Amino acid sequence: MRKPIIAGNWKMFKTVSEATAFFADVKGKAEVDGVETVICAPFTTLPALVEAAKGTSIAIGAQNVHFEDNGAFTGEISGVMLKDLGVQYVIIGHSERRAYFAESDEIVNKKVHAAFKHGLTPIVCVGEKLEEREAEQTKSVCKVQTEAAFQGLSAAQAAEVVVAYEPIWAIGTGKSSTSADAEDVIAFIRDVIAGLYDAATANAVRIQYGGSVKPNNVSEYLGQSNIDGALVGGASLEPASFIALVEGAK
Ligand SMILES: O=C(CO)COP(=O)(O)O
Repeated sequence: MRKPIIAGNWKMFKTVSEATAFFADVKGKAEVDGVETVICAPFTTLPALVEAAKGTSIAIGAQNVHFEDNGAFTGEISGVMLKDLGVQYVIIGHSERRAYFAESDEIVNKKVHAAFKHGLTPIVCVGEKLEEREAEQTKSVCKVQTEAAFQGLSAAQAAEVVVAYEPIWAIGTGKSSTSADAEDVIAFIRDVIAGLYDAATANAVRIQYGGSVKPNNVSEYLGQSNIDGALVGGASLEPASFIALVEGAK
């Protein structure tokens, strides 16, 4: 059985004091039996959050990682550094990184390998743009992105990947995909992974939906047989809302 996973993606929000105040508010409450809770926070807040999360069941994640271990890459953070902090997860290939920071499928794949090299669990984002959806290219886009992200991974590694299907037109717009639509695409992504490996591996991979997930719609997504969690932006920023998201995943 796949354990549901709710991950907050704070994006470029929260100072250290805001992050620690948030954590104090959700501690104990965003910890629910049978649900995995992850907070993916800005780099600057990670040391304080990892410290605050000690002894809790909440895992801390980063939102990006460089694919090299170290070197002349001004402004970048490596897997070595994240592992050293005690970070457990890392978001890779978020559509905002693909769109604003020119992350290609090849770079995404290198980052996925870097995550595994350093014992970090990658949350790999895939998803189509509005014009791709309108041109009925949703599945072909997701197939290309998924196959590229998994390239060179062993079946054992593949089974550990968390995939987040985030249709770009649904991010921060309030326009969420219907749960049936999301289920259809996510089942397709699972088939793509089965094609790369086998059914057992594909059935082990957790696939989240992301894009305007809120406390009032999270259980509808999680009720779909192939949807194993949610990657949440805006609604993960307020403690009460974040707790309700985790509760809704039970
Ligand atoms: O991009 C997202 C999570 O990674 C989704 O953001 P919203 O939940 O704000 O739509």
